[in-house]
Amino acid sequence: MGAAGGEELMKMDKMQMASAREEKILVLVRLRPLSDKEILADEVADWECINDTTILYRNTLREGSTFPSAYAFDRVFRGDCSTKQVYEDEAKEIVLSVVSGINSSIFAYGQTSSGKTYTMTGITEYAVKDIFDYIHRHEERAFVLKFSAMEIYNEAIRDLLTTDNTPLRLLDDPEKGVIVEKVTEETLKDWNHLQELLSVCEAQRRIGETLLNEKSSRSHQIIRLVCPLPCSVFLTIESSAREFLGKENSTTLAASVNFIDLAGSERASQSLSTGTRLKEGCHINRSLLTLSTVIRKLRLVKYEDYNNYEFGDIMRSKGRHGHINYRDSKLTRMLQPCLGGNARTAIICTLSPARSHVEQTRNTLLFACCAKEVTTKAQVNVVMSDKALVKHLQKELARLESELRTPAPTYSTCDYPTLLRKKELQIQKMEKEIRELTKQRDLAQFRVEDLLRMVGHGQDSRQEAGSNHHPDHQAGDTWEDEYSVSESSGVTNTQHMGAGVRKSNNTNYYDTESGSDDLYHQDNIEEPSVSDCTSSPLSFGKKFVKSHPSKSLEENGAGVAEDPDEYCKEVQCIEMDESVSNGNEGMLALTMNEDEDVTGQEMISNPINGDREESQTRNGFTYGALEQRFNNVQKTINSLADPYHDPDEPSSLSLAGDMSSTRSLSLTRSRSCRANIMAGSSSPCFDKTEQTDCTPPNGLETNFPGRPEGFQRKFSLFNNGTKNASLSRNDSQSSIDSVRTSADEDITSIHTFVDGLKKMAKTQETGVKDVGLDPMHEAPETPNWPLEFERQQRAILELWEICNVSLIHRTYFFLLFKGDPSDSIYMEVELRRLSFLKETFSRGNQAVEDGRTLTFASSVRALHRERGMLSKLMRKRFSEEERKKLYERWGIVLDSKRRRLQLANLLWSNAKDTNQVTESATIVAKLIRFVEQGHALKEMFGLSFTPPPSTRRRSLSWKHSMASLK
Ligand SMILES: Nc1ncnc2c1ncn2[C@@H]1O[C@H](COP(=O)(O)OP(=O)(O)OP(=O)(O)O)[C@@H](O)[C@H]1O
Repeated sequence: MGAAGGEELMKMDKMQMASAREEKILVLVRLRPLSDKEILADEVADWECINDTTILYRNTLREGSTFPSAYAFDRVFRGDCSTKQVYEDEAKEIVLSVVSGINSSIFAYGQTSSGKTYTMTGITEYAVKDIFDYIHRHEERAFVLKFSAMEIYNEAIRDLLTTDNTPLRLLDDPEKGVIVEKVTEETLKDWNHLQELLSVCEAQRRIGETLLNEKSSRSHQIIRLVCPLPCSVFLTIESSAREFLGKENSTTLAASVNFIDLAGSERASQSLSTGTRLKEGCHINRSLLTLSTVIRKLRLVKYEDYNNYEFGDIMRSKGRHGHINYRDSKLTRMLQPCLGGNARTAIICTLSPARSHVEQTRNTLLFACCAKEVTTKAQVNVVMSDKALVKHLQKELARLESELRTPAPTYSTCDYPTLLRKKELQIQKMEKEIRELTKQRDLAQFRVEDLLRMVGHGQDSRQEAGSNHHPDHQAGDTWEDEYSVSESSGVTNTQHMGAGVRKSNNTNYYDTESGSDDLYHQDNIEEPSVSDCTSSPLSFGKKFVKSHPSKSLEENGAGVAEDPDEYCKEVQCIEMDESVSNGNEGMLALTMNEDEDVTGQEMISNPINGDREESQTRNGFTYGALEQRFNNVQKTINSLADPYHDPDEPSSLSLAGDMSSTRSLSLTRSRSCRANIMAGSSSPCFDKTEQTDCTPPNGLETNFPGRPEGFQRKFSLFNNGTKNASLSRNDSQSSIDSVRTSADEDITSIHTFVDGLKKMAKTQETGVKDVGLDPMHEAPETPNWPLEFERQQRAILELWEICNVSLIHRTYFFLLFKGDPSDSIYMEVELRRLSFLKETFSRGNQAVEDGRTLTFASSVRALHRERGMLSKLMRKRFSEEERKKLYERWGIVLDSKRRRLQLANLLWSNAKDTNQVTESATIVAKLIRFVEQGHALKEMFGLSFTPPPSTRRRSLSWKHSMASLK
């Protein structure tokens, strides 16, 4: 049986349990009338049914008897009651339980000739008739009625439907209980068929009686006493259980109804027999005695008690109330289910009213009284019949055989819709997984990028700078290489520019460098033609507007020709982008728009996404946007160096119209930018510069504070500032061609410096919660700071010379830090790194940065290249006339070398060429970038950045300052 079958059985069990109900055995008493013989013998009827449930003994002669005179039962029937009434009123309901799958039994118990056979014959016939009627009324159900008849004689079971007198054996079946082995089961066709079978049974009984009489000599009555041996008629009804379990189930109901005509219950002593007759009487009484004992004990046993017995155990074991001796007789063994088991049982006790039978009648009533206390628990027997089981197994077998014949391919060929549906579900599931994994991957990627960007931003700059200081670089290395790398640190179109420069004539650099002093070239040599200048990327004016504004930085970089001047073109393209949208004013507006937060309000509106967005904009800041802003500032500042920029054009930028105006136009150092570009006479720094001629303002000599160990690595980059006697800040003849290279290289220095800031901020993070974007407000105040600032400035200036720090870095620093209290941290960082650099070089050691070794010599070379590059660029890009304009704008009188030197000294402590002035624009751009980068780094430190109070002021200040240069 398959799983389905098991499930069905479980379902059946549930149904059985649900339908099981306890009820007591139905005890009926039937009092027959006096027979003709008894009437003739003047028998008196002492028993009378006074109502439907009570029978009364009316023998006044037996007064004083200890026996009760009245007995009550479920139902009592007077002598004039027909068997039909007995059946219809009480037995029928019990009998017909079989059609519902409930076992039932009808007993006839009484003394000899009390009417047992008379009653049971009628009950059986009526029952069978009603069963057939029920079957006919329920043609939707399939019924099978089987009839069998047995006789128990001398504890031998005989089949009454066969002439074979071989005793039948009783077998214990785990499921069905006790079964009679090899008993004949005739399928009952109809009521007439029943009559035929009953006739056969009667004939067999008579044959037995005849044989018995022959064996036991004459006594017919004895035969009668013997003959009515326990004879059971088993009527088994099987029906489909579809109405219970559904049409798809083939499980059937199986139940049986037993019509039991017991032998005469008179005592064996009354059988008068000896020998064989005595033996018969003993067996008869044994069966009835056992039945009586079982009934008597069962009435004392709660159903729960004996119901817990297993079928075999209940006959062997002694329960709480004693042993139930079912096995003491074949009768009780066979009738066990009917006696306190799974059956509805009715016992019809037949009585003879004759006074002469009063003792047997009382015994019968006593038995009846015991029986009425016995409880049974009938339930619907839903079982799978053999036929149903066979059908089920056959069906299962066919299915398995079919699978064997048609293995796997059948599935794909026979059930395409199912297969397709299954595959679609799989696809959907996989797509869902892919989406989820993609989402997780993107999220992880964003986080990694964000982390790298936050942690490695400054590191990237160092790495880029590091490539600029590769140890392989010798004195003869092209400045273009240096330049390109340095530009890559942040200036747009770096790579391209580098490539373009690389194709340029390197000898120019060396020639220029050998010229050593562009001051003399500057006024005399005008290399680039005007036309060249107009096509020059650095040229201002309408040329810029013609460029495509939509070009991205990368596009520009990729599209620029490999010309040495492409760098300028690229820068100009960027400027053009701004010019197209905003004109020249737009250049400022892009970076200095007062309505725009320089620190990146636009960044907020242009988040990346996901966690990246969250991390980068959590303080209203993104680094990508910051880079863009750097570039924008760079472009803006570059525009300041455009000699072709029409000073009269309202939107154009000019630094100054003349020297006087220059002095009057000062880029007042805002607190945020700390840039006071080209301060005029009003600037104390400028004034001081003028006074000291070649000494940077505030260039006081002083000692420097000790450096933290944590800055050692960072400051190694500043080896690019090499010791070079010709580059003394007092040496006005130093080569300015190297300035540009130095400036570019110094981008990395600035990055290194910023790294130092990071370190510093980290170390101070516990003590200084927020250095802020406006350190003026947020940096801790140092007592007597102005004096301390001057002291530090002097120390720094001295160290710059000692360490050959690049010109651009010096300019950056000079322009950035003017003595605000918030500058203290930067000053300290610079001092520490320079002191470290100095110590390193003084020991002859090499500084290592990003795995790249820097020596003192390499620093000198780098500085030399820096100046040479600057000189070269100036000569190539600006004609004399252009330079004149530029100088005029910047307040430099061409014929006034002193002025130029003053300005140069203002920008670089040791440079005095006008090219340096031009270059200052780039420096300023980088300065701005540096400032911005400083903000970024501060942001990365986790210090508060919401919103920077000085941002707007700084923007305004920058805008006003830059506008003042017009
Ligand atoms: N209720 C009755 N109404 C009329 N006659 C009856 C009734 N009961 C029994 N008889 C008659 O009594 C006689 C004896 O009945 P029956 O053979 O059924 O007794 P019994 O109990 O089967 O006896 P035994 O135990 O010897 O078989 C029969 O002739 C029967 O017709």
